[in-house]
Amino acid sequence: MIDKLDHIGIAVKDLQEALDFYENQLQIEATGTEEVSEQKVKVAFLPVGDTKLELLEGTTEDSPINKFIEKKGAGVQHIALRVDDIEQSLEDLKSKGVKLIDEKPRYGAGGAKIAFVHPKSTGGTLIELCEREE
Ligand SMILES: C[C@@H](C(=O)O)C(=O)SCCNC(=O)CCNC(=O)[C@H](O)C(C)(C)COP(=O)(O)OP(=O)(O)OC[C@H]1O[C@@H](n2cnc3c(N)ncnc32)[C@H](O)[C@@H]1OP(=O)(O)O
Ligand SMILES: [Co+2]
Repeated sequence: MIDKLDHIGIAVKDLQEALDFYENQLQIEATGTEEVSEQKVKVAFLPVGDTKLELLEGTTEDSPINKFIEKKGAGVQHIALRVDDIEQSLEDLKSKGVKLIDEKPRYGAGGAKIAFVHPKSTGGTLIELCEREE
């Protein structure tokens, strides 16, 4: 069901400022930025080996990213696990009584299909399931 760690989602206050650190100081190159309006975020992906960092800036006050930063401060907000059939994964988890935030896949950056599992069901980590062709 789980293929790999697709990305680590990092909540930042200012995407440009964060990119300055990751690109210029750490020297990891971003592949581009995208606004995902349904999630109220602007994101940049930075490939690292076989996975990626996803820097996320909230685009509205009620964005999950800004709410997270308010409560917990900037930093790792979610991990994303790659699955090969997201509908089947969601059905499987639901049948096991796992609390899903999204019962149906939504649009994710780069055209992925994504859905979130509630941190209350995972022991405290927000988990994104993610299906993409690559
Ligand atoms: C673009 C896309 C992509 O990759 O393609 C993305 O990644 S978009 C990434 C941004 N989008 C998302 O995150 C969408 C999914 N997230 C959500 O629906 C929300 O953020 C929730 C996870 C449901 C949290 O909602 P809300 O902020 O209203 O929280 P709440 O006050 O009800 O909090 C419920 C409990 O969860 C905890 N909690 C909240 N956010 C958390 C997080 N990121 N990781 C771990 N725990 C978290 C709170 O501290 C609280 O715990 P206590 O009760 O113990 O105090
Ligand atoms: Co993500």
